[in-house]
Amino acid sequence: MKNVAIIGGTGYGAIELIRLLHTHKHLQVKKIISHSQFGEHITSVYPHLTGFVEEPMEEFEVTSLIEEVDIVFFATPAGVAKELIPKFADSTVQCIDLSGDLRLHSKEAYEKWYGKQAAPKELLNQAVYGLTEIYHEQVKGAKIISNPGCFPTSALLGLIPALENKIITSNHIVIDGKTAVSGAGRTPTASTHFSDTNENITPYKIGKHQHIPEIDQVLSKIAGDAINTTFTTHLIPMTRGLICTIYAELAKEISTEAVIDLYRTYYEKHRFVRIKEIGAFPTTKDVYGSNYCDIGLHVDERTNQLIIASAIDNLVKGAAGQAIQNANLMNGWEEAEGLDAIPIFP
Ligand SMILES: NC(=O)C1=CN([C@@H]2O[C@H](COP(=O)(O)OP(=O)(O)OC[C@H]3O[C@@H](n4cnc5c(N)ncnc54)[C@H](OP(=O)(O)O)[C@@H]3O)[C@@H](O)[C@H]2O)C=CC1
Ligand SMILES: CC(=O)N[C@@H](CCC(=O)OP(=O)(O)O)C(=O)O
Repeated sequence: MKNVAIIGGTGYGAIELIRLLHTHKHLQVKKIISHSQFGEHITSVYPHLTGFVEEPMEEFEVTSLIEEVDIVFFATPAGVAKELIPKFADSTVQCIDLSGDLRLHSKEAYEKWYGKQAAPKELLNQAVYGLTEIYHEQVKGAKIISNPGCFPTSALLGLIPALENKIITSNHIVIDGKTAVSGAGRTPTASTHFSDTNENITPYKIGKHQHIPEIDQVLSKIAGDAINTTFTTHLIPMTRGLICTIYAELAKEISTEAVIDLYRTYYEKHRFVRIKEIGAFPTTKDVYGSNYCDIGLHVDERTNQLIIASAIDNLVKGAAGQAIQNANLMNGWEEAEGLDAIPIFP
């Protein structure tokens, strides 16, 4: 068994890691680190964990972490992991960051979109972008993983097969994203208050979402050309789930059947991406509580657009699940270890 520490103990990402790691064959949660509630037991915040966690939460202390754990998951807000990961530089500890700290190659881009000082260039260069299905081989050899954002996971898995195979142009890609409220984390705000979100759909961060440069960075690299997508986000009254509906100009005449075949071939070795049959589209409930990304496709001959719908659970494939998937690959274990659960339905 390898030992895990989770930083950001009282957050949603942390408790999703605890839930998923509970059945993992090779990993056990040894330390839960909380900067605000160290010394307390996590069940004082989350009673549903009663009986599953023994030790109280601890304060961050790098020496004991290096001595006692093999993998550290950072489930912390942007700005934290970039300060803490360098402390593990001289150790063998593997670091997996769920925040956006190490996702953007350009320091200027991070500073612009996150409004914080960027990580040092050496750290950015060391981190492997853990969009597992796409960067499988790079993840296997990584020591530091930058786990993708939830929207980029859904949008990129939906777009990359078509872009890489030149079925679509890079002209004007529109990504219309919708997310559940747990995407905003545990701390309530005025805009995540029940009476604001219930029976309401709210566009937010229009033109300034931090996932815009992340999506554009990956697509531009794949296309070999600068891509500027239009990406919008909407908060919807659900606890979990995220879906992107994507519109992209077709580069050639092609049928929906042929696009579906191409996507199925592209992802044939990747069981967590499921391509819907013709005429079928994913819903967020199809993937609820699971590490799946379900994708539906339609060639709209009338407008010459490929329409892609890509659904994930923001806390699983969008965060903790993909982080564990990456840990599995980094350690040579079965990729689905700890992630084998059937989605929860209804
Ligand atoms: N929620 C989601 O769907 C997704 C989240 N992410 C990213 O994953 C990370 C964690 O998200 P999530 O768990 O939802 O967020 P939460 O806000 O629920 O939890 C983050 C936790 O980090 C800790 N924390 C807060 N501020 C600091 C600080 N200054 N220094 C150290 N620790 C701090 C707190 O725990 P404590 O006080 O116990 O230390 C807090 O509960 C974020 O970067 C988020 O953007 C990525 C994809 C999806
Ligand atoms: C509802 C809501 O606010 N969702 C968050 C989800 C993104 C996130 O978790 O941030 P990272 O970039 O660190 O992955 C958002 O749209 O900003």
